[in-house]
Amino acid sequence: MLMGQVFPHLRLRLSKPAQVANFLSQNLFSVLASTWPSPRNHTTPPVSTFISSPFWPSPSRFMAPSTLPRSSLIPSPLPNSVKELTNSASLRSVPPQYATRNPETTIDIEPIIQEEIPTVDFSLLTEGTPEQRAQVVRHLGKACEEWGFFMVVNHGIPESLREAMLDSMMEFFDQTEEEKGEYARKHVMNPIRYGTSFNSTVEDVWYWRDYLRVFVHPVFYSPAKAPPSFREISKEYTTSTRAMGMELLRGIWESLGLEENDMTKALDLHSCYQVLVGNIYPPCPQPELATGLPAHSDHGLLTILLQNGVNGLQVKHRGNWVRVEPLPNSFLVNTGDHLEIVSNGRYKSVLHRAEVNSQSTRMSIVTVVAPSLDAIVEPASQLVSDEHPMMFGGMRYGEFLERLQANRLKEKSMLDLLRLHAE
Ligand SMILES: O=C(O)CCC(=O)C(=O)O
Ligand SMILES: [Fe+2]
Repeated sequence: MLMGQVFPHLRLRLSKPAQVANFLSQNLFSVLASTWPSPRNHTTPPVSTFISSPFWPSPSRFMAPSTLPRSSLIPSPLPNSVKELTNSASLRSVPPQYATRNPETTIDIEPIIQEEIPTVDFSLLTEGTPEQRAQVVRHLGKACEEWGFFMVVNHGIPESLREAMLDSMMEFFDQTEEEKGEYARKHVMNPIRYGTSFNSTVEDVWYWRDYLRVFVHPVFYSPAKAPPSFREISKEYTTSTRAMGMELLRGIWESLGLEENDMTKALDLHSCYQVLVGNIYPPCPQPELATGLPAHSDHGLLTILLQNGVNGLQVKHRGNWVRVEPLPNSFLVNTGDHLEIVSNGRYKSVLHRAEVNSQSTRMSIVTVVAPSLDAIVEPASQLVSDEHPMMFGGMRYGEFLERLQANRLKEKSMLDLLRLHAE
């Protein structure tokens, strides 16, 4: 391919081959991003054309050592993470590999609005009078039914523990790529996994997000390559958030008219699966071109989220995207696919997404409380009737999780596979 065809404007300013090579080696990210529209723009060559270009290594070549001869026209391999990419000096544009959006073609047709999100006073669930508890249970049920999303206040988890968890997670990400690489490119069900995007091995274009995923229950794991306090802090943090999640579930079962003992047994909640996920979204030079995480639902029963004071989460509510601005000291909680299954579609898992910004690194710490990996989950029989037919087929939770993680993240695609009737 001729240089002038790919970079027509270069002909005007750079004439000598050596100048062109030098310019490209220094500015390749900016040139590709600004000259080549996003791979999602169907008026441009498809992704396969991009990644077979001699100017840009394919993701699979990036995952394995490159066998191509190096020249000054071939950029060094793509970074292992967004953090590594943004640490490199003078990144002024989003490389095509991370350009998930083209603002000219992807006009957001769904408005983004500000709306008050329900708040649940946790202390009234555990220490309130029977009347107060009954009222909170009703409110919790309404929040699950109408929003699938709420803020929990007065939860009793010390601010110092939340801060320590955020600091420890940031220290994990601050390690070298070699240290973190110990957990990279692992099978999706590996108990400790580090990476970029959601599933970079199957995605053509990547999300502006790095993550660490650690299984913490029923068996507790912790990365050995981490700050020394990570183990102790994550153990305490996940134990307290699991207890909070279980108490919320107790209230949710009550709001659905289900017996706690039946649910604990059906979902084998003593061996519940819990995962701790750290997400970082470094500052992005062109936030309008990148996505932190696309619209998706979470797989478990409940997701409990803490962030580092930088906003970016949006939830879908009645067809609009709502920007989430959590109250100080609160936890954000959302309903997952398995609550939708168990409740036979009454409490739907909520769609949410993460946006990025150009100013500061955003970090979120997510913990998901879910059925046991071996539980076969189906709608609670008490919620199935002639009027409310069975909405979902059953599946072993571990299988659902593995299939979800092995594919691309897209709205509620995994749950939709189990749906027996259109909504
Ligand atoms: O970072 C966020 O706010 C959202 C993270 C998220 O949705 C997830 O990890 O599933
Ligand atoms: Fe999520």
